[in-house]
Amino acid sequence: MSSAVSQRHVLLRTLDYLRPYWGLLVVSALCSMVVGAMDGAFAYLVEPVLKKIFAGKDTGIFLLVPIGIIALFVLRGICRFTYDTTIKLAGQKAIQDIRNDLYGSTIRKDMAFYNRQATGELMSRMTNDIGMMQDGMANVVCGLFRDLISFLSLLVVIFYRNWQLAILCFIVLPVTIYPAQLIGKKIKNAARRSLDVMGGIGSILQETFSGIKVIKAFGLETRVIERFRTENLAFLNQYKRFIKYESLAMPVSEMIISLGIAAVVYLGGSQVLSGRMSASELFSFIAAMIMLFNPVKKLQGSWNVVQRSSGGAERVFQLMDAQRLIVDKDATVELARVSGRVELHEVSFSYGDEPVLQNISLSVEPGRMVALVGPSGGGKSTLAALLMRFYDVSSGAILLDGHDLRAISLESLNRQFALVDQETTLFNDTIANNIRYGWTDASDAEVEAAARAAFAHDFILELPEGYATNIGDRGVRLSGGQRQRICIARAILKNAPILILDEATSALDTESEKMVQQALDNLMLNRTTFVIAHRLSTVLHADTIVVLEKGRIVECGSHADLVEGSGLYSRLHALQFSDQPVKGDAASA
Ligand SMILES: Nc1ncnc2c1ncn2[C@@H]1O[C@H](COP(=O)(O)OP(=O)(O)OP(=O)(O)O)[C@@H](O)[C@H]1O
Repeated sequence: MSSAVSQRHVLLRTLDYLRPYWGLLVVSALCSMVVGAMDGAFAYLVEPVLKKIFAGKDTGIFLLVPIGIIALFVLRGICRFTYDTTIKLAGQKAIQDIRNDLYGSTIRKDMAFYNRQATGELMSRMTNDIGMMQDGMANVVCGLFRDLISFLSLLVVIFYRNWQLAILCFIVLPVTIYPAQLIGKKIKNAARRSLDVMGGIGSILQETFSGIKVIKAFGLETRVIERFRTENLAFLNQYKRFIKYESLAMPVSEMIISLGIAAVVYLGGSQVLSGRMSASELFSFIAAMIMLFNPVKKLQGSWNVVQRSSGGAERVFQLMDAQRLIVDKDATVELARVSGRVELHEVSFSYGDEPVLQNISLSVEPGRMVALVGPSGGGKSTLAALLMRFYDVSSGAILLDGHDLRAISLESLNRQFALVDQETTLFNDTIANNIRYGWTDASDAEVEAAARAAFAHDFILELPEGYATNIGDRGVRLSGGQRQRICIARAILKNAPILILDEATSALDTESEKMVQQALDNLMLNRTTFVIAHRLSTVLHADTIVVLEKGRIVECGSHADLVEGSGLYSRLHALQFSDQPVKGDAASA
């Protein structure tokens, strides 16, 4: 797509968001017509007023003029107020819709997308880029109607007064357009680049605020401040270009316009001196012409703002349109609750070029517990991610109750899984609502029952407002074990037939681990469960233990079978259950 086409496409797409608010636009357009037409009326009236008062000595009109001026300005004021409020409201509503669409489409993107995008960059697009679009929407849509109408009405006046001089003005106008276009393009590029840098600043903010503990623990404050300063300076440098081009636009067009004014004053003056035009006509012409350049300048200014905001709009729509690889396209199966039979047939997968899983075949009966163990980087979490269809397999197939995952609608697939991992993601909301994230319609009694089963009820009651206590940003007021039990309650409430526990107890001390393990035992009842664990003690009673190494299943069986053998599992077991110091990769299993 050429840049002109893409620019037009971005503009039309932005304006399309205004369509639902056409009622407000019509009111605003009508009022702006009145305001714009009045500019022409004022310029036109200069001539008769001057002639009647000064040449004709008409005292009646002398008294009427001030009253007329006040009346016209009151009318103009009312129209302008209505025009401004309605158009700004329409623009704001459209921006709100764009923001909703952007958030909606971003949150639905698949995990592969989130692997590529820094969180801070995404946040920056939601705020800064849309903010820039908002400027454009307010400025352009607001100014466009009024300035166009004002321009047209003044045009009529200058042509009516003296068409030869009017043509002269028109020779000057196109001359101003070329530099305006050139500067507009520079502004757009500078805006895009400064938004890119702002995205980088967003990333730093997100990383450093969410990793503040590590920064403090390692005393990295000076280093991150330095990194922030560097990025912030890069932003300033980009922004300087932007300031330069934007500030250049007006003086350049004014200088060119002054040529037109000088020519008109010279030629018009000589026509007055030679008696071919009256002085009042020339005044009326000059008034209209000076007033005419005002909307022209404003339209040019609006053009620059369009350029700037289309830099933001391009990035916003680019994000909105980013392709999802995981889609419902071929989904024909709408699953009710599955029994929980999971089969993997020759599954291979890679994130990029390197294979991460190779030829994995596995069959799990409903209600069974499968442990995934093995050295770090062996592919355990990746396998769990494939089960939930965070990614599609590169080859082979995963079946759930006999259905290929790719044939199942994403929503119904999602209902079959509950995930508890070590991240214990909690939201800035009440305890009850955090548990309800698993099932938003749950009653208070159901929330409490889930909390009891997760061994969370007692500590929740000790909190200042019980279930209504707001746990604060990222659950900082709760211990690791307490947070984990809330996540387990959430999973219990979701009541999904398949459960994935990814290192759910690894971050806990022995005391909390015991409690959380009891909660997990409740959660695992009658569900097919996949447990990823480094500590083998937590998976001894699994029905099947799958040992993954370098993306392949190297062993598979019960603890009793595997521990007797001489394979990787028995070596890992010996390492973990002996007093020997733990070394190397295998030790992390
Ligand atoms: N999002 C990703 N993008 C690219 N490569 C990835 C991604 N996630 C994991 N990998 C790579 O895939 C391989 C398997 O990683 P995975 O996290 O599945 O292993 P794991 O067995 O769960 O490891 P650990 O026990 O350390 O959690 C590793 O080499 C890892 O670097």
